Amino acid sequence: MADNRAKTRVAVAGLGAIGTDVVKALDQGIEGLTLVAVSANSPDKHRGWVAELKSAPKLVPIGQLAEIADIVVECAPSTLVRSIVAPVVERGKTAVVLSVGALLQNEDLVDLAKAHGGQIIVPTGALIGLDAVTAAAVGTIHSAKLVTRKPVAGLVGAPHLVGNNIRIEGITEPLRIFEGSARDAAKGFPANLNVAVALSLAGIGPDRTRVEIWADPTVTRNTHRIEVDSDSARFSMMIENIPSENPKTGRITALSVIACLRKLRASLRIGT
Ligand SMILES: NC(=O)C1=CN([C@@H]2O[C@H](COP(=O)(O)OP(=O)(O)OC[C@H]3O[C@@H](n4cnc5c(N)ncnc54)[C@H](O)[C@@H]3O)[C@@H](O)[C@H]2O)C=CC1
Ligand SMILES: O=C([O-])CC(=O)C(=O)O
Repeated sequence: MADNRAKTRVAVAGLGAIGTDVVKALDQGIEGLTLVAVSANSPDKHRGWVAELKSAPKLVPIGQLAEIADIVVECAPSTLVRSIVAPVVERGKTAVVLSVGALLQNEDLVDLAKAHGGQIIVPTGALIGLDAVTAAAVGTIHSAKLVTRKPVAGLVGAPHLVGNNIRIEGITEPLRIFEGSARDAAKGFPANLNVAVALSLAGIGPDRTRVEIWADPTVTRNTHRIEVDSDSARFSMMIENIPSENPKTGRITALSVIACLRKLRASLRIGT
């Protein structure tokens, strides 16, 4: 029997490490979804390969995405989150947000979504275990902690390092460069610590979630360990992410977005 249900229209904002893989997966086909538009900072750089996609999405400025699509996937620099997400949720549509850290400076976006029947979806991204954290949060979480270790290349240039004159180039031993709340981690490492904010939003919030960050010349992978203690379970989990062509971003991040999109309309849905 033919399936005549309309496909949900998806757009992708930002064609970097994450966006490019998500676009290619959508073009190959995800149940119930169709790719209709993409946005890039330098459209001319991307016109060639985008035109060759089967789905032939429009290449448009981010301001046009909310009109064209039902779901907009934000894979752009964190400074653009507001301009991408606000017009989407204002129309009662869905925004998938990767630059999660920026949600802390734009908390009213959630209220905006609520007022208009829109939705903001944060995929597990580079992290592990948000299914268990959201489940534990239905009960009471006593504590949640993230310990992140990254190679130097995944951290250089972070505002916390620049602002405090912390030099990590050339270190030969692991160096703890930050200890504090997820909120402060997001301010000091806006392009590196989205995972801390995702953990905090799943669990006990950005002020109670504790974060340690290590610049570690002995690791080649972006490594995140979460430790949660709650009235239903105690758990610790670790993920060692192979960096993508963007050393700050683990390869699994794009795969997590693709898995999240597959779940939206899948006939069988596994996990919380
Ligand atoms: N939630 C999570 O677990 C993770 C989140 N992230 C975050 O996701 C976001 C995307 O990450 P990546 O793909 O690795 O970054 P990237 O730097 O590789 O890609 C971002 C792309 O956005 C483009 N862009 C800039 N201005 C634009 C504009 N006005 N219109 C359209 N495109 C524009 C850039 O040219 C670039 O191609 C970042 O904010 C990053 O911090 C990254 C890794 C994990
Ligand atoms: O937290 C992030 O934004 C990215 C990250 O650590 C990773 O990809 O492992």
